[in-house]
Amino acid sequence: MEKSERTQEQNRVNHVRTQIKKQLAETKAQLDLAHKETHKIELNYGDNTKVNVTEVDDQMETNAAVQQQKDLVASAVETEKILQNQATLYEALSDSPYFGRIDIDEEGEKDTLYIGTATLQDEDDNFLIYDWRAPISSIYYNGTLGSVTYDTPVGRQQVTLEKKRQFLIEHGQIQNMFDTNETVGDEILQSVLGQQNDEHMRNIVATIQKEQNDIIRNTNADLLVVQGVAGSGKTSAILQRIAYLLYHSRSQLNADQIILFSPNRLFSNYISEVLPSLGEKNMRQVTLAEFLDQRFSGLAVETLFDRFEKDQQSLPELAQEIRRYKESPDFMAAIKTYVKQTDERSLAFSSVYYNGKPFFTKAEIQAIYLDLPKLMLPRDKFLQTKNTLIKRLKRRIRTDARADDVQEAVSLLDDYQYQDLVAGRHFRSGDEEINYVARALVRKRYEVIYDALYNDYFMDLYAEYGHFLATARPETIEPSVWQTMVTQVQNDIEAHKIHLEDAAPILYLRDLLTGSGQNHSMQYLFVDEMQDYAPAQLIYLKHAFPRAKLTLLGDSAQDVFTADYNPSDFIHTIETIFPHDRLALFTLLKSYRSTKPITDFAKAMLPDGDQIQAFSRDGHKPNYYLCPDQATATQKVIQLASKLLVDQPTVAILTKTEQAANHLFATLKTDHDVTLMTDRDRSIPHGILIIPIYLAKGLEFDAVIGYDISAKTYGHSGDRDILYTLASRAMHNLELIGIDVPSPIIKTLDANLFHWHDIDPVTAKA
Ligand SMILES: Nc1ncnc2c1ncn2[C@@H]1O[C@H](COP(=O)(O)OP(=O)(O)OP(=O)(O)O)[C@@H](O)[C@H]1O
Repeated sequence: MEKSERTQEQNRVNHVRTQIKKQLAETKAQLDLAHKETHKIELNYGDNTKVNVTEVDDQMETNAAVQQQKDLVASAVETEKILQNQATLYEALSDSPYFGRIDIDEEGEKDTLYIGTATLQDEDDNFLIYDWRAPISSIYYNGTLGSVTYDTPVGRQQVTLEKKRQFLIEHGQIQNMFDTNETVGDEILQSVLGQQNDEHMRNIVATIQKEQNDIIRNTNADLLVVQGVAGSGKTSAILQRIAYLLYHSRSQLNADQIILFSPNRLFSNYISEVLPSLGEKNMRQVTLAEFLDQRFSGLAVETLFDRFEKDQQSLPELAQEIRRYKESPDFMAAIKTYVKQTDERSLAFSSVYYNGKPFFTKAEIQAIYLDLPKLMLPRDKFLQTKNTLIKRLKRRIRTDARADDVQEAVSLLDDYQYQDLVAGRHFRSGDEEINYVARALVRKRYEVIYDALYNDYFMDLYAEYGHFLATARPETIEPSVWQTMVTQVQNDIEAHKIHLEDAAPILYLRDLLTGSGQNHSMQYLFVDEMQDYAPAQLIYLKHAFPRAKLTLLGDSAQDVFTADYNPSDFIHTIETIFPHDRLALFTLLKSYRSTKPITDFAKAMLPDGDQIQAFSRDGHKPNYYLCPDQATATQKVIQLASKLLVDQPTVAILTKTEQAANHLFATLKTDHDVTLMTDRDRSIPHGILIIPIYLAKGLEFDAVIGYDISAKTYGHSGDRDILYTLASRAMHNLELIGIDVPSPIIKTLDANLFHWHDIDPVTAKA
């Protein structure tokens, strides 16, 4: 490219930066003013609350004034926040204003557009930068030179794309620029991918690939499913997709109506900066364990991690069969059928107690329920029963309020307590006021009962589940085996424990019986690492967020948790569990995370790994070190980690289980600076880390050392998925350590893909 052209482009960058700086200065001045305003209102707020509160009229006035002040503060704080975000955005733009340029010809009218992370206009409303999500920007990601189309709110438009230019701009200086005919050329991608890992994931808007762009910009599907190989940008694509959806539905959608199920808390933190870097608020994030915990308050729900650790000890064939069944669509369908049949019988109710005595007896509740028309839907019958109980409670409150002891309690209230009860109310007579206070006192007394009714505690959900289980045995399982399982489930519930395989079915049963548990406001539900979700869990999530459009992403080859006993053909499963949804299925086969030698090594472990394409980034071949014993292996691991740490900020030693991680940590911690990561950790520090592989799901590290890749640990064919997941976490370096007998998975790999080293104890010490 000609030098003068580069100079011209740099001049334009300088011009745009001057504009950005000007607008930044204005925003900062406004921010300063807004901050002063907030401070003033807050001071005022304090003064306004010091009003006489003893007279009822004053009290009401004070409440209104306080509310008004609160609203003023909230609105001032909001204005400040918006300005602050804008300032942050301008600062980022000033560093790197844009990354792309397209020259188009629209029916003879030529135009040059520059594309960046946000829109920027000058005083005359000329667009200096187009947001990457603007309709016209899609040409940059999708189009090759020539005639191209793009979708706009008023229909499809056609233009001629005459030039596409990519920029790498840092600190306001063009580092690199290319003209390209490809979607986004490899050269810029090379340099982005070659960088070192950050504590947080970065946005990829400058280098989105065509196949990723299709996922990001899809707005038609009700159910969007992405099967993508490790490192193919699934997580990146959904985060940019969220930013895209927020931009395009600004008036109908806010970030609180989007929920992402993420694999673990480390991951939640790892991705938390992507949306803010694009000027958007983060969506809600939750792990499956957190979601279940919230819904089973007071009970300990087994996590996927706990279960995996236990499975490593023993998982008999029969237990596998029962689990597969309880996690299947058939089992959820059986619950639906069971609930429909409740017209013939009562539900399992529990008495509601007050001060140790039944306030509503089980028999009374049952009688209300059975009195309702048989053909009524179960959830409506339940709701009616609940309403009747609440009405009876209210009646009882009115009666009790007239009792002498309550009247006496009213007369004993001090001024402060009294005012607290009547705050903001106006009464026509003294009697009315006293009656009100008496009822308020009794209402407080019976709060526990109201809570029990409100939270549906008068239904014995677990007894119901027991009844259901008794009807649900599949023919392939012996009655005695099934009965043992049912008893076990009930004993565990007595001990406040719930097995993961029972969690979604119990919630589903509860919701169908009571009509509760659904969130109708959520508009989008994203599930990352969907291969970790059982069909029953996905069915429950769809039920829990009935209006949400679903985006599911996963990789059947990274089935860490169930590969041993469950064939993971999740695309087929998804088609069967959501037969009525408009499905869009995308497959991503190109892997961007790792160097080519690492991807080639990792994919060789998979039976159909050939289809995986490695992005062409050079690097070292992985190494496999076979150590004669554990002592040598621990010496080797620390020797390697320390060496890698010279060039890489983070080295992750990945073990198969938590137990193995604990053990290795205990051996190394006295003499070395190592960090053990657990499922309670929320962020990833630099240095040498020891992590069980399932906690590293979705994450990436500059260097990975796989520990104990031996026959004993990775001996089954199902372990292939775990080893593949482990290897594909590495960006630049991958080292594997075996102990005694090498894993057969490694032994069968083509020797050209890695270097094999037989270590003797002396070498390791050296
Ligand atoms: N178009 C792209 N431009 C730049 N970097 C990219 C692009 N696509 C993916 N990457 C990078 O590749 C790495 C892997 O991406 P990501 O974590 O989104 O993949 P994934 O499919 O979710 O991986 P996994 O299933 O293995 O967890 C990240 O560092 C990401 O930034």
